[in-house]
Amino acid sequence: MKEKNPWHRPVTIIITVIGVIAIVTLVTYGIVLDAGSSHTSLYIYQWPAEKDNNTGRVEQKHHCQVAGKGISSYTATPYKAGESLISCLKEAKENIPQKMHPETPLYLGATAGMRLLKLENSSASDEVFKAVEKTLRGFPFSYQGARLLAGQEEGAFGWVTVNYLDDRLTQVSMGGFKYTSVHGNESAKGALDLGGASTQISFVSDEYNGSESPDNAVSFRLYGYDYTLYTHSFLCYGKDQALRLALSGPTAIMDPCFHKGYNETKHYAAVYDSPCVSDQKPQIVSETFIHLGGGNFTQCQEVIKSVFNFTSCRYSRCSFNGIFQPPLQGQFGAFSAYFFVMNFLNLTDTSVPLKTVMQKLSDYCATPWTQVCAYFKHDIPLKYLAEYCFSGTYILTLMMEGYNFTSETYSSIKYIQKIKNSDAGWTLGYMLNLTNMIPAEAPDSPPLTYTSYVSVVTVMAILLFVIFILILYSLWPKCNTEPKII
Ligand SMILES: Nc1ccn([C@@H]2O[C@H](COP(=O)(O)OP(=O)(O)OP(=O)(O)O)[C@@H](O)[C@H]2O)c(=O)n1
Repeated sequence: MKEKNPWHRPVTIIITVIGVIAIVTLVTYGIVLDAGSSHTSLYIYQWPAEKDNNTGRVEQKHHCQVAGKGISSYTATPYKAGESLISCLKEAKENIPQKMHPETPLYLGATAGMRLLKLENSSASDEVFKAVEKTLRGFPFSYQGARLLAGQEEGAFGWVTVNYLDDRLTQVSMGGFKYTSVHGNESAKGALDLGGASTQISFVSDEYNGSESPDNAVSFRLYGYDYTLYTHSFLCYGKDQALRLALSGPTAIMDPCFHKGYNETKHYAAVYDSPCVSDQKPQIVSETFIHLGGGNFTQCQEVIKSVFNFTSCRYSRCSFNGIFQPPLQGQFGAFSAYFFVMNFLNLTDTSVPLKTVMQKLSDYCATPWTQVCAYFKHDIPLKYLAEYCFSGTYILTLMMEGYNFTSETYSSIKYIQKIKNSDAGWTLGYMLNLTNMIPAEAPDSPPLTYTSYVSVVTVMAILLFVIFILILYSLWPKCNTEPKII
């Protein structure tokens, strides 16, 4: 029998362990919780840790959806807001190597649900934040704070995420020359974000330098290029709050935005217990009303138009509610509820003429509720299902009437959920900013993706292994030489 080389096993084990440790320890992680109005999501990001200048490519490693509603719904029992996060944080512990936990930054950003709660009841919002903070501090990560994001930040970081993932920001210098074919205003993509309680529009325009309506300007210097971004967040114009606005009008009972045959008894509180509509609460004796569907797209459009105010504008041009907006420019990525809704309606293809899109939506709205239920009720929660006619109509009305897209410019919008496996949303841009991952000046080399980084480290480990074996091999005959008997 051939004798096994006694060196093989220990050498292989040592090399493997060194290789694995090298790969694992040279990856950095970050966690961001998006505490939205309708729900909370946890995202884990990872990037190569080897670079001195922090230019490694950040990628989404894991996503966990917190069960239940958003943290702003726990005002009666704030501790439950904290408890709701535990299972996703446990998942995060499992998805990040234990030795990296203490140096993994953990952020929580709350958006429009908490903005509304703060307006309504500031001490209740403080209690929710305290409970959430207590839970987050109980985990072994590097807790960096739980805070309320301003609408402008939400818009701007969503824009950063989309452009970063799309490689639209990088300007790589090669041998002293700047490779500038893709950067700056010409290539930047606008971001349209539709949440439950607010909606954001962010883009760069050659006609906007921040002098008109400076509140809408956010300036960045990224990879050696200056951007002045136009951004606005409309509180109460996320799709759940917009539905309340639409329902609070005189058409509350026979609602053209719900399918014919839809018939639900609802509490007035479900419409009016929000600062977006509380001043419109009617003087009624009854606690409930019957919500009846009419299934009429054209009438639904009219109801939705009535939630926008187009009458006053003190600037050179406005979107709605007297808010300045420069002329639209370039491509746009529309994400969050824009994608959920249009994807359900099978209307994400914006190369289809707008007229056809509207006709299809009109046909869907006219479909009787019994038929919609029979077809989808096993796959889609009934609450979502009931609202897609409204939501689709709201999206098109917001874009066309509110933001001034036209049937020609509609095709510049792309409905997106993910870009290169990372979700579109504000969280990645937020973390990139707080960890200084986007340098102000252009790096000398292009950012390395996590996958290519692991490949480089693996190839280097294999090379080292081969060199090590060659050295051993060259020494081998000497060790094996039989003592010569003279
Ligand atoms: N399959 C799905 C999933 C979600 N939604 C809707 O999409 C919205 C949630 O979008 P999201 O960006 O997650 O909003 P939040 O972060 O909760 O809200 P906000 O940013 O306004 O705080 C909600 O209205 C929800 O009803 C949907 O219509 N279909």
